[in-house]
Amino acid sequence: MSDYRIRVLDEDEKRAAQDLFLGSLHAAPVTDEMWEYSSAGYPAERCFGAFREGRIVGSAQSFAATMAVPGGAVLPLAAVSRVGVRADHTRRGVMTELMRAQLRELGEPLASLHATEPVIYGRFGYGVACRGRTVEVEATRGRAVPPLPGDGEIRLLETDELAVELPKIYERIGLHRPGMMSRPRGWWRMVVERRLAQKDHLVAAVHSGPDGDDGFALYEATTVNISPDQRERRLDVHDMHGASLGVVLDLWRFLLGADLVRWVRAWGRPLDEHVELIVPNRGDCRTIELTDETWLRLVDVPTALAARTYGPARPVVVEVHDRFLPENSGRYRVGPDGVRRTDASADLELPVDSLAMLYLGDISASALAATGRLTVREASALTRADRLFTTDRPPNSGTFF
Ligand SMILES: CC(=O)SCCNC(=O)CCNC(=O)[C@H](O)C(C)(C)COP(=O)(O)OP(=O)(O)OC[C@H]1O[C@@H](n2cnc3c(N)ncnc32)[C@H](O)[C@@H]1OP(=O)(O)O
Repeated sequence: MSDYRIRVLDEDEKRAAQDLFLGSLHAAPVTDEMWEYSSAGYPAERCFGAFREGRIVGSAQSFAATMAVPGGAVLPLAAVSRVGVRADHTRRGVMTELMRAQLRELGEPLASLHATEPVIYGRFGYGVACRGRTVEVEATRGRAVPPLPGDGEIRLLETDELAVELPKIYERIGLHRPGMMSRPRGWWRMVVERRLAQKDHLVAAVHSGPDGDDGFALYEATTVNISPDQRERRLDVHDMHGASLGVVLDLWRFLLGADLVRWVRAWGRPLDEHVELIVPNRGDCRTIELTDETWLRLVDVPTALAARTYGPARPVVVEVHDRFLPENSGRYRVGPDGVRRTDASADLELPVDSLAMLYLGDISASALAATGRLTVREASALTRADRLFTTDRPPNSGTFF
């Protein structure tokens, strides 16, 4: 690794870094047209490059966002992506040094990413903190769909309204679930405006309740060949959020009632979004896949632990081990009255990647113990930890980056 220099990129080096990342994914370099959109999201001062003999051979980028944690607080977040090392420079520690620079220098207490492969990020202290399910539902096509239960109404946006209205509605909905994150302007440009520029036929349905717009579904029709002479239409839902579960289920009802559609499919849906309970036959709803959604890194463990709330139980002393950022290592007394460092003996011990799995409420302390990811020093502490770390709703990010 000694031949490599890690530093922040200059603005005019960003495109080479993007091409390098795309190349690491075996994809073609970015076109001029797409660069106009994909350059927007990742500011140069947050992009790290690894250089050898003056040439970029690796990069790791991020944008600044915020994430909701249990109890409703919102913490600064580094949304990490575009991690890639040129194929002729892999496995000699380049990514490790990029990760180190990124986690040390950015300053946010949380970092999050979507992983191409699950084996990569645990060593840097990331753990899977949100999961989602891919759901496919047979459309009801004229069969009785229970009507919208509330006062809600649904309208379709004009295409030229999408990039303006959806960010406003997303902001209005707010970060009401652990794991939800803010979306800077650049995110909308990279994701929605870019697709519109590609002439993808995106359609947005907006739900309005008594207080105004409170949810949306962004979707696209696709044709599925089910045999050489039979084709069916499916609606693919790319993005769907609502101020409440009821609003999202109303959006599902709307999509399922669409004419000329055989299925509706959505990715990364929260685990408590029980679509099977609103269709006439629950067998029409299939979970195709349960996926790891976002990986989380508690970069500043004391700040992160102190920011969330805890359920009613006597405190536990948790010893955290963090090899990559050793200043986080130590014992923390965690209770409903807050969190502080302590010299008391540990009830439970776990590595920082396991803490990330526990933190937003996706996995219980008992499950971590049963799978060997948490060591129990004081048996009665495990039930207390389950109560302390439990959350009302399963975490979900709902934002791909
Ligand atoms: C958030 C995102 O952007 S996800 C996208 C990630 N990027 C990709 O998948 C693109 C293709 N892959 C790559 O560009 C590179 O292989 C990277 C970025 C995954 C890894 O870069 P490298 O510089 O090779 O990683 P580095 O040498 O620092 O490896 C550190 C450790 O991780 C291990 N490792 C790295 N990548 C992998 C992998 N894909 N599978 C298994 N182990 C891996 C290494 O073996 C090494 O292990 P060790 O510490 O026990 O020796």
